[in-house]
Amino acid sequence: MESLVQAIREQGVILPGGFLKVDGLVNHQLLPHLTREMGQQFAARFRPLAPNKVLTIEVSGIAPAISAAMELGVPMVYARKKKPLTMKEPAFTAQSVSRTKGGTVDLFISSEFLGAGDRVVVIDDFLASGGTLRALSGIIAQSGATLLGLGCVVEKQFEEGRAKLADLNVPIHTLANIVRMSEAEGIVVEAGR
Ligand SMILES: O=P(O)(O)OC[C@H]1O[C@H](OP(=O)(O)OP(=O)(O)O)[C@H](O)[C@@H]1O
Ligand SMILES: O=c1[nH]c(=O)c2nc[nH]c2[nH]1
Repeated sequence: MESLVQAIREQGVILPGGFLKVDGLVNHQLLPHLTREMGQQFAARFRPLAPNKVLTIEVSGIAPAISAAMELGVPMVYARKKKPLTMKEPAFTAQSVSRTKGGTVDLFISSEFLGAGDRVVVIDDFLASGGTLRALSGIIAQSGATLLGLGCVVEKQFEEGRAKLADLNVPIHTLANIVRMSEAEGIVVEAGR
């Protein structure tokens, strides 16, 4: 997605520890035209698989996921990181590591909104180590739903998450790919794959 690659080149900031700050377009401020195009791009890739649900995880996955769900005309469900009292039992759960806040987090999705018969595409903001998508795939397996594909806005190729998720045997689509980044070279970013 050329507009996203351009925006990352203009606004991306390299932080210590291999983190990329794109708060101005993905993780804090959201830009309507870019977010809409993300949804269109994901929808074009996943529509042939006929999903009936888009799944994501709070908080930064919500914007690209709802954008894709609006294009596909299906509901979007997000995993919550704290179980609210409104959530009906049983809930499906898994653990993941919060990369930007540290620590382990529990993820919860109610059995009201995910179950056998659902055909699910997962959308998130970052594909780094793949741990978060792995956790969500565990929740999908618990529910009996079918995982059709994974989509992320930004892939950090150098964390090798794509390879680690290969055993899931589903297509993985990303919109921008960070090949590498360093103070010397800057952010080497290309179109997603
Ligand atoms: O592939 P991984 O190594 O799992 O990294 C990707 C995950 O890390 C971030 O979550 P985080 O909880 O840090 O941030 P958020 O609250 O902004 O969604 C991001 O939103 C992805 O969900
Ligand atoms: O804003 C972010 N920048 C990153 O580099 C990253 N990796 C995982 N999750 C991330 N979120």
